[in-house]
Amino acid sequence: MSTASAATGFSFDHLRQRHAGLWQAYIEHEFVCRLGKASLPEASFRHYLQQDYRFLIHFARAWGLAVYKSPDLFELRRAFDALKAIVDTELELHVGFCRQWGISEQALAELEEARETLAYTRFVLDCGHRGDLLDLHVALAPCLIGYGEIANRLLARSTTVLEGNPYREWIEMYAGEDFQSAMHDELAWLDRALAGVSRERFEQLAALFRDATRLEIDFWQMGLNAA
Ligand SMILES: Cc1ncc(CO)c(N)n1
Repeated sequence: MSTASAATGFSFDHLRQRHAGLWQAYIEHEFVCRLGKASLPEASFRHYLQQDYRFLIHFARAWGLAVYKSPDLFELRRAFDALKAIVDTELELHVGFCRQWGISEQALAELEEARETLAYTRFVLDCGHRGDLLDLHVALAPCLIGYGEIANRLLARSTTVLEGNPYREWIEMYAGEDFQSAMHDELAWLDRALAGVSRERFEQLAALFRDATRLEIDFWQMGLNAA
């Protein structure tokens, strides 16, 4: 585990650079690009939205696990706030969003979980069960940081269509203040925690980051395949 003497000053950027190709494949996935250009088939988005409801429930559970794994009051509050934000804000927004797309809460509750959703969410929970709070945060990093980055990049690029884009609200939700500030808090948390880890520990964490990123790619691909 980490020792001050072996500290090498790692940060989240080192994780991203360690798996730069995969990270690129995730944040520039065809699903995302077509969403930005309003050319994503609606069936793809609908399938994604439904599975993402399931994802968010397990995501909330993962933050519940972070509550349990918190060694002090500071961490406990932080994980508790994240859990509350997902349950009260992100899931509420998501259910409302699904309603606009003609998907009722009843239909969401009865939904069969796709393999991609199963694989990703249980992987994150397993990282948390086996490891410590840092393992769990690293497994969760592609979710929080990836989506924030994806939305920012979409908004920054000239080929993105906003006018009349049925996916505009989705982009604006993740580019919005609430999500962006959660992303920045998480980046700061990771940078602080990673600064003290040894190279060996970094490599262990980078392997979790790699697998979580691969599973995010599969999640997008699942959406594309539904059309
Ligand atoms: C699959 C997935 N990853 C990340 C997020 C961001 O919360 C989400 N809603 N869904």
